[in-house]
Amino acid sequence: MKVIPLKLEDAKIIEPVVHGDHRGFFMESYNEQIMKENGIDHAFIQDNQSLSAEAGVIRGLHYQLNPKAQTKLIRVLSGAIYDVILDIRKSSPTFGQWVGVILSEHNRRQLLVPKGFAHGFCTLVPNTQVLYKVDEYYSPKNDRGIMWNDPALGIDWPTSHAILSEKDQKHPALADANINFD
Ligand SMILES: Cc1cn([C@H]2C[C@H](O)[C@@H](COP(=O)(O)OP(=O)(O)O[C@H]3O[C@H](C)C(=O)[C@H](O)[C@H]3O)O2)c(=O)[nH]c1=O
Repeated sequence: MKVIPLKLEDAKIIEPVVHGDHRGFFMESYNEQIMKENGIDHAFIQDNQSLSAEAGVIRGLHYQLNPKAQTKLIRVLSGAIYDVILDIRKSSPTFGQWVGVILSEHNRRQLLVPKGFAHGFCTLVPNTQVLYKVDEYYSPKNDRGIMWNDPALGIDWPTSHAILSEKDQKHPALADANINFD
């Protein structure tokens, strides 16, 4: 497994070992021991899966408030996404900064999203399925969002016509968001 650090501290790209042969491939998509050996030690307790039928679906930017903040380990089963994480840790030197990475069924890359980050993605192709592990249960009362197109962030979403949920059309800008991460 290869771990690639990102400019936002604690966020990482993970590249599992892929065993290809004439039939296709096999990979251990998650191995707790190998993760721990690479300094990634989270007690993931819930697996999530979403399907987006069209390209241009944007889900996010979501986070759960403390004490229900989630670490997320994101991967793409089919299709491709432009995955974005935003640092919302108030004391972080990279507060308000974001990075975008492409995760796809072809690059098989995974993204580790630490607590204190808002997370979202834009699908790049139809019928994209995203799987992710979280280390805290879903908590509707702590579920929050930041507007995907906050002008202060300038996220370069790869779509000219975002397909959004009702909820994702109504989030506040970062400057107005309820954040309780130090
Ligand atoms: C997140 C979640 C949702 N739900 C229910 C709540 C709604 O009835 C339905 C759809 O939820 P939502 O519209 O929040 O789903 P997404 O827009 O895909 O949001 C997710 O995608 C972005 C990119 C994230 O990073 C978040 O983890 C997560 O919020 O599933 C559950 O039952 N359990 C859950 O853990």
